[in-house]
Amino acid sequence: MDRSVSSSVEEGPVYTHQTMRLEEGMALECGAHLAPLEVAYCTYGTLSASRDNAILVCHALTGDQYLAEPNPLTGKPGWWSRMVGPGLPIDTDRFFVICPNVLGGCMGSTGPRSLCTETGKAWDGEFPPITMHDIVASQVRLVDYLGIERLFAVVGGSMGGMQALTWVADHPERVFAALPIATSPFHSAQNIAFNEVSRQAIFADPHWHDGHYRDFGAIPARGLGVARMMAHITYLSEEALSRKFGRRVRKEAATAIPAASSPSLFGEMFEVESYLRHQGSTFVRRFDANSYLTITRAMDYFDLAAEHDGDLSAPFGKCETRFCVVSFSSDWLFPTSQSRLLVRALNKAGANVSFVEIESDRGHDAFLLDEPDLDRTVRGFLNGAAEHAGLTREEAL
Ligand SMILES: CC(=O)SCCNC(=O)CCNC(=O)[C@H](O)C(C)(C)COP(=O)(O)OP(=O)(O)OC[C@H]1O[C@@H](n2cnc3c(N)ncnc32)[C@H](O)[C@@H]1OP(=O)(O)O
Ligand SMILES: N[C@@H](CCO)C(=O)O
Repeated sequence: MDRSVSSSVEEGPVYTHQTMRLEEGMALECGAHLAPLEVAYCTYGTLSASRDNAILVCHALTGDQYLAEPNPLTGKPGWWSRMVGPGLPIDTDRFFVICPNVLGGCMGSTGPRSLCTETGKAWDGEFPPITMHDIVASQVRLVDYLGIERLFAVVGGSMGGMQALTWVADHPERVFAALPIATSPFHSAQNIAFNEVSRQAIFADPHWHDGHYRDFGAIPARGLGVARMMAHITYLSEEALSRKFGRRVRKEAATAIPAASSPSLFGEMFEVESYLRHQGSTFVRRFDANSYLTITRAMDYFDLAAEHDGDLSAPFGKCETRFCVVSFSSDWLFPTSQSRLLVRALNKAGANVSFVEIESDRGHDAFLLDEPDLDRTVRGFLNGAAEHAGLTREEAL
């Protein structure tokens, strides 16, 4: 195994993550074998001598390993830098935090842009289908490699929460505490439907080339941008959009209806349109279309109960993991009802579970925003679990 700190300085951003490379690779659920396997990751804090203070933070659909430090690609702060750091709810003075880029991603872990050793070319559109179990299996390799037997906690929002649940389902003895946030034990028909619209937008782009766009020196930017615009609406709420933009129109125009003298229907733009275009175009600069397809499909496949004849409590039957399930009242993508379903199943399984629905009108992406109730919940749960685990502050320092 090779542990390298990437530092590409020829051009573009300088990455500060580390990479685990496993030459023998790993088998996927679909039967394909990926070799080598690379997992790019960042860490924060210090692993205790007894290696018992590690928290794995799993990112969502388009997140990455740059959790609490500036993202070299975008120049923006890490996506949870308000949550993870010294003295913050996930306190790096106390915990050792690991954040890997998911399998199938485009920030350094094995994914469609990686080289397929059989063909000597990048996988691109031929990358095999992966599941949440595969994503977790790649993280298990990383955790093994770091010499950690049991994770103190696995934490994640949205698809990160799906990974947290999969960790407990697949390796109950290796997770002391789990904090699934704004997530669900299955991807709903509505969410699969949204993903499908996103995917069709990509397929409809003339630069798509059946996933081999890089051979043509192109990217399906329009399709990927539209995919993100549509998906981004689902991450917000009507209240959030109204508050941010209302019906405001860009520039001086008082109305969005073009004046008689204006020949164009689209001479002016609502602020919300401008915002979505911005979200679409910035996304295209940081994300790969094949990764988007691969990961959205992995989310669609996710259904823990279906793997157990419809019994959602079954995967948690043997676990001693402590859970804190968190939802947001205005999240219509991963609604509270789905968290309740999970909590009921965990109770049926006899698991130790607490549940918090946080009042917020900011929709699904509330978990990424400044939500003091979320901070209090995360801090309280982790510190309480640390006491039960016998994890002392001194030990972790
Ligand atoms: C979950 C993970 O694991 S990581 C992945 C998470 N990251 C993302 O999803 C990135 C894209 N998502 C977002 O930006 C999300 O809205 C959030 C939740 C992360 C941030 O939310 P907020 O802080 O409320 O930012 P907001 O949604 O207002 O967007 C701000 C951006 O829109 C731009 N913007 C705001 N209004 C307008 C407008 N009328 N026209 C054009 N652009 C606009 C801002 O300039 C800013 O641009 P920048 O991000 O390039 O600096
Ligand atoms: N906006 C976040 C959460 C989506 O679930 C992302 O793009 O990953």
